[in-house]
This record gives sequence, C-alpha cells and structure tokens, in this order.
Amino acid sequence: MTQFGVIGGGGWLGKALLLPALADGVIAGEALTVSSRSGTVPGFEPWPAVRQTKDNAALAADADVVMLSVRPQDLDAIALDLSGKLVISVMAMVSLADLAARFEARRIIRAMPNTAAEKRLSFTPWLASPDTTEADCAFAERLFEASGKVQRIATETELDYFTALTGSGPAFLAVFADAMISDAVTKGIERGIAERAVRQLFLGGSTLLAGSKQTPDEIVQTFLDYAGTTAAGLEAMAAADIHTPIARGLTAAAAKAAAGTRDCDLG
Ligand SMILES: NC(=O)C1=CN([C@@H]2O[C@H](COP(=O)(O)OP(=O)(O)OC[C@H]3O[C@@H](n4cnc5c(N)ncnc54)[C@H](O)[C@@H]3O)[C@@H](O)[C@H]2O)C=CC1
Ligand SMILES: O=C(O)[C@@H]1CCC=N1
Repeated sequence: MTQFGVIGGGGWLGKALLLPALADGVIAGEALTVSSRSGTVPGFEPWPAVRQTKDNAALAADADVVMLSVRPQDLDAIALDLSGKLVISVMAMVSLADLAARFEARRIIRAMPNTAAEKRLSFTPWLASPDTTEADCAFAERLFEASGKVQRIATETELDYFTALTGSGPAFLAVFADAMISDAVTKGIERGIAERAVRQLFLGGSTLLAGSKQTPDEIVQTFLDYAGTTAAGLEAMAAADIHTPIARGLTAAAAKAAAGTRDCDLG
C-alpha cells in the first residue's frame, strides 16, 4: 500500500483535500500520516488509523509520497531528503525547480486547488515534472478528483495564472459579495438580511452559471436584451469599466505567484 505523508495536512487546504479523499476511500486511513505543528489536529476522528505527528523526518522516512501543504514562509524550516519519492506540492509561489533543489526530488507534481475542496468543488490544475511516472500522475489525479474537478496543464506560467484565477478566486468572489452587501446596507437593508440575500444569490447565480449552456458573456447579453433593470445595472458597471479592476487584481495575484516561480526544465 502506498504510504502517503502530508506535511501541514492539518491546515485549511490539507484537510479540505484529505477528508473527501478518505471518505471516498482514495486514501486508506492506514496509509496516511499527517504532520502539524501541534502533532494533533481535529477532523480525522472518523479514520482512527490515520497517524498524526510533529516529526516531519519520521513522516518522510515512512512515506512513498509526500505532499507539502504548509505556508511558503514555513518551508525553510522543513529540510528533508525526499529523493526517490513522489513529492506533491499545493503551495503557491514555490516552483518545481525550488522544490527539486530543496528536497533533492525528481518526481514532483504541483497542483493548485482552492478551499472549495472542502465542499468537493475545487478546480485543481496540476502539472508534473518529466520524471514522474504514469502511476504518480494517476495517484495525484485520484487524490484531487475527490475534492473537485482536475485539469492537467503544461507550464508553471499557467499554474501561476491559475493560482490567481481559481486558487485565490474564492476571495475575489467574496469581495464582490461584500461590495453588494455594503451597498445594500447603505440603502437601508439590515446587514443580516443583506448577507442572507447575497449568500443565496451567489449560490443560485453560480449554480445557474455552472450548469448553463450559455457562456457567461451570452448570459450577460441575454439580460441586456431585456433592456430593463438588469441592463441598466450592467451598462452602469460597463461604463465604470468593471473589467479593469478585475483584470488588475488577477494580474497582481498572478505576478505574486510568479515571483517565486519560473518555468524550468527538469529533464
Ligand atoms: N488557503 C487557500 O486558499 C489555498 C492555499 N494554497 C496553498 O496551500 C498551502 C497551505 O495553505 P493553508 O492550508 O491555507 O494554510 P494553513 O495555515 O491553514 O495550514 C498550514 C498548516 O501547516 C502547518 N505547519 C506549519 N509549519 C509546519 C511544519 N514545520 N511541520 C508541519 N506542519 C506545519 C500549520 O500548523 C498549519 O496547520 C500554502 O502554501 C498555500 O499557498 C493553495 C491554494 C489555495
Ligand atoms: O493566498 C495565497 O497565497 C494562497 C494561494 C492561492 C490561494 N491562497
């Protein structure tokens, strides 16, 4: 049985990925070791065979596959020789070349899920270094499929962009929701009611969008064609150039992701 060790696996993203995979049987509890700063985190109680530790060296010694899920600023404290193992990283801003140099690893997969993984609704692009095997890629795909949709991509430049688009994306939707709530409050709507309304709007609107045969721009055009209230709102937003701040935000996030990353050839 492939032994899987997840460094930082008790954090937000680690648990969002691991709990669905355990629930689906993609990972057996007996095959999983999770490390955290404290050595014990809640959430894994339904799988008592999952081992928890603070000792990353012991985790790595027992593992065939090691996943890194700590914040980038905590990575320097983790000095391990992972040569011969499959290394999976979900970390932003840490490149394949950096991972290879730090951990003496050749088989590396970088993936960029988002925290909707905890609802099994992540979009997870991933890419693999040239030495990874088909079995390595299949393991990673099964793991990430438990928490959403996966997409293999070709370059780290794309991964950096997806770090902004879908990795950070939940926060960008939250800022749009917050702007709507703030406006509603200034118009006299009670904050709690505005929040309830906007949460349901995002659920309803995004469910429609996800399942629609129309593209988003076609949906916008359909509403413009009514020439009614929605069109008045859309035209005012277009006049205020709503696309520009969105593009600026994505560009800044992707630039930050890329600052620690460069396309590299590990072949
Ligand atoms: N939260 C998000 O929206 C996304 C995060 N990521 C990436 O995932 C990684 C983890 O992010 P989160 O889970 O959100 O952060 P988090 O802070 O919730 O989890 C990180 C965990 O690592 C643990 N940790 C720190 N140093 C450790 C060490 N030496 N040994 C063992 N455990 C250690 C911490 O105790 C914590 O539980 C980051 O690198 C981030 O770039 C990627 C996509 C989305
Ligand atoms: O904000 C971050 O750095 C991480 C990566 C993508 C989402 N959260």
